[in-house]
Amino acid sequence: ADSSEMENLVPTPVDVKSSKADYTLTENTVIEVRDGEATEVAEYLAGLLRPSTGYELPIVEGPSTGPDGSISLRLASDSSAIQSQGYRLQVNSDGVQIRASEPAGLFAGVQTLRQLLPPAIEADTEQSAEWTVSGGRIRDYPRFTYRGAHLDVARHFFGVETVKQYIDYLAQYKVNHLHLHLTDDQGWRIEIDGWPNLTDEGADSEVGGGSGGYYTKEEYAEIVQYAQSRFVTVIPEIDMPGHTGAALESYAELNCDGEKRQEDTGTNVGDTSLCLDKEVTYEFIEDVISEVAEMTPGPYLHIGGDEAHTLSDEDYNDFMSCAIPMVIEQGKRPIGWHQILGADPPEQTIGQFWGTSSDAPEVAAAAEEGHELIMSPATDAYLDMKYNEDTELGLDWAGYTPVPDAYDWDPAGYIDGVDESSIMGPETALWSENIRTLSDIEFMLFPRFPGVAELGWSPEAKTDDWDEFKHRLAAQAPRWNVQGVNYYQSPQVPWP
Ligand SMILES: CC1=[NH+][C@H]2[C@@H](O1)O[C@H](CO)[C@@H](O)[C@@H]2O
Repeated sequence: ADSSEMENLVPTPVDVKSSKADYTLTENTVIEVRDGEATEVAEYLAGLLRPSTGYELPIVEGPSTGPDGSISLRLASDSSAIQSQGYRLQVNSDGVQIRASEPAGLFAGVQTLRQLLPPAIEADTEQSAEWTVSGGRIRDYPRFTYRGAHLDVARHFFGVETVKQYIDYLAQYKVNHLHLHLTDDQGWRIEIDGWPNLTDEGADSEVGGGSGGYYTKEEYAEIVQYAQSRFVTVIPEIDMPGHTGAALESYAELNCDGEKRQEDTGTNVGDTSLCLDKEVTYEFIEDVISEVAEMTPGPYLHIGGDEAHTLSDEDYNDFMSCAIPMVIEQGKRPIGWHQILGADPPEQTIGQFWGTSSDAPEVAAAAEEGHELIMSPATDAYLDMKYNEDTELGLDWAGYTPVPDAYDWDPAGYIDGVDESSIMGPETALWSENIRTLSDIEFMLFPRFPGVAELGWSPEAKTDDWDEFKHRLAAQAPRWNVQGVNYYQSPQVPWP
């Protein structure tokens, strides 16, 4: 195979040594596991390779490498040798070996193996190709343990199948957290038993007046399970006290004037808030937080906190001093958009930075006090920003984000005075004011998303050169073509 496959990986690994010892899969190739734990990843790998190769690729308990070699997945016994979420991958003429200290590392190695095979591997029907894996060895592990991608399912609702495809794109580029923005002015998208009107009334529309929708608890569980099988942690966001129009439309008592709010199919922000003077408001958020926590196995719960413009800082801070302890009581770590840090919350509260300037002294001060940050600067990581003035889809309040800009930043260096130790990692955001379909999602995500995924995974020293990266990014296109991804063919990328 063209050894450039080893040189073209996205995210680029810590250490790559290509060689001429390629391995070619045949119908006799087996997938070999030694530990029960590796079987789940083996099944996933088989699911990737069987359709396009047409090979049986049986999963066998090793040690057994059939006559034509094997793809061997193994959890290293001396797990200390391989960093968390990391892996070692070796390709030689008798097969492929992937080693890791935990299943998540094997899964990351499988995503790399995927890119060492010809693009036709992505087809879901049998292709006649030579299934040759580039020879060499790779040592790899992530710079940040947290790599996230946000999806706004409130402005426009996206069903379970679309969310699963979104999760598959995250996995393909080693992103391991999915932040679902479940509630806003235009829709409430998650069933809450104690407050049924939230979805009976608050879910039946969306921006532009479409039919909206919501996830039943079973559907949410299906999303969580699917994400877990791709080593992706789901982070639900219930935005409060602002961006609560759908709740205010569903329950009159949540409004200070006792009147239900009108259904909102527009895109204004900042003009709604729960009624902080009413006891029922705190009963409401407590019920919601506990039900959402109960259906979320991951360690985080996001309570938004952005753009509560109708409230004074003091009222906002008082609200947060009630809401945040409720999240902690449920055994979850609270996350909020970075304004939440102004409420001087408990130290374990995480701020998600969505600013547009490196000059953010209050965020830097909060980091100094021990708060961790998720980095989503709107100038670089907001993939709802248009590429340029000709882009139909998306918004432009933070300016345009052409492909190079989504790559040309550093999650640890963005905010002046913040140390890398305070940064959990980058997270892309995709707000859906005018993003309606999976095809729209793909157009905004690709080709910018893989670049941010690389910033989260690869060593800093290997992610500071757009002129080097753009060639590796371009080399991903043949895979996207086979996958049918509707990507923006930016003139700034040297497509093959
Ligand atoms: C955290 C945050 N609050 C606002 C802001 O980001 O911009 C988004 C559009 O880019 C918008 O949808 C969202 O409601």
